Amino acid sequence: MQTVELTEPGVFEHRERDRPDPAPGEILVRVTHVGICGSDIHYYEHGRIGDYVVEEPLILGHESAGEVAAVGDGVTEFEPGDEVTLEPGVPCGECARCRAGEYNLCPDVEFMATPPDHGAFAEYVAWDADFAYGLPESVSTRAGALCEPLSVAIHVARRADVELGDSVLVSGAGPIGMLVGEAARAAGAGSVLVSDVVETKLERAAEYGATATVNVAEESLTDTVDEFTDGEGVDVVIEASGAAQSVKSTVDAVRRGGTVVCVGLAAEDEIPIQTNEIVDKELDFKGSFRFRNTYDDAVSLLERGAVDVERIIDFEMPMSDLTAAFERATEPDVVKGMVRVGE
Ligand SMILES: NC(=O)c1ccc[n+]([C@@H]2O[C@H](COP(=O)([O-])OP(=O)(O)OC[C@H]3O[C@@H](n4cnc5c(N)ncnc54)[C@H](O)[C@@H]3O)[C@@H](O)[C@H]2O)c1
Ligand SMILES: C[C@@H](O)[C@H](N)C(=O)O
Repeated sequence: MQTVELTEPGVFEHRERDRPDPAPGEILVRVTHVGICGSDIHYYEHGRIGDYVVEEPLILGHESAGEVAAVGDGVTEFEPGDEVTLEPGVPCGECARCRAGEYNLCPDVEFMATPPDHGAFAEYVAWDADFAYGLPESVSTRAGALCEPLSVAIHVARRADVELGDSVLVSGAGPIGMLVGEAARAAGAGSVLVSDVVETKLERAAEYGATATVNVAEESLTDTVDEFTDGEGVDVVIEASGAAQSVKSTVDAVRRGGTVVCVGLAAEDEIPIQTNEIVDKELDFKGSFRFRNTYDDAVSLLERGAVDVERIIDFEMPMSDLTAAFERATEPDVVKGMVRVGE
């Protein structure tokens, strides 16, 4: 089968590998669509993310969907021809965090496209059937692939305990921020204010349903939030940019007794923050890491039309042009690039 592998920063090589056989409990999936994630771009540009270093050729891509081509022994819930989306992390199932149900925090998780684990820019992937989810006819594999970033957003909305009528500030209008806005609205948020530093991203966020937007490179976030909430502060802040200035400003933007959830990953290891304000305002200040138990809900949101992931996709290109697709995905206006695998 054809694969595309990152051999060094900025270099993809098209290679032939043996098609995998599904082991007992696995399905073999003919991959049709893979979204390009910011972490794929980071590995492509830098060959590493923190301690995860690409030392051997690595197949990137973890936002994937396709068609079941074969099933391994013991798999009864799928049959060839079924369309599925793949949850990219398979946890150990045995550690304390897995036993507690927090499997997204498993230290031994095998996560697609995270060295040394390969991802989905390949014609076929053999994957644990327990981490595959059937797509109904009304949900395409192109949309189904984006159950992954939608899952990140659903988990954030849950961590934030978004309640009916809440005012929510989402910092960052990349794919994660866009989908967080959608997940917050689906959870009942009354208003969603979106901040960014790129005007075209804010225009996209407004088209996508943001109640209001603020360009924090040009306007004061505090003034905008005050105006938006009559000086109270928002109920929930979701930090989805990873920008240090944005992380710091969360504490000012949220109301007393409100909730801040950071999903963005900063370039810095440490960011000074007003800890006394966190205490004085009695904030719930949390992180959100990947997702757990979100895929069924992601598929359901797409099936019901409660979330439209198509609107964040800027382009679709074939896997045979993966370098061009990655170069295009780095353009500042682009929110999400999609790769078509196979015919
Ligand atoms: N915690 C997790 O599980 C998880 C999962 C996926 C992504 N992430 C992280 O979430 C963040 C968002 O992911 P993405 O793919 O949408 O990234 P992205 O880079 O596409 O989007 C970030 C957006 O933030 C904007 N931005 C920059 N400075 C800003 C500022 N000061 N205020 C407001 N917005 C600002 C950028 O213009 C951009 O539109 C990244 O840091 C990513 O690493 C975390
Ligand atoms: C969760 C996933 O989208 C993220 N890029 C990660 O590797 O953790």
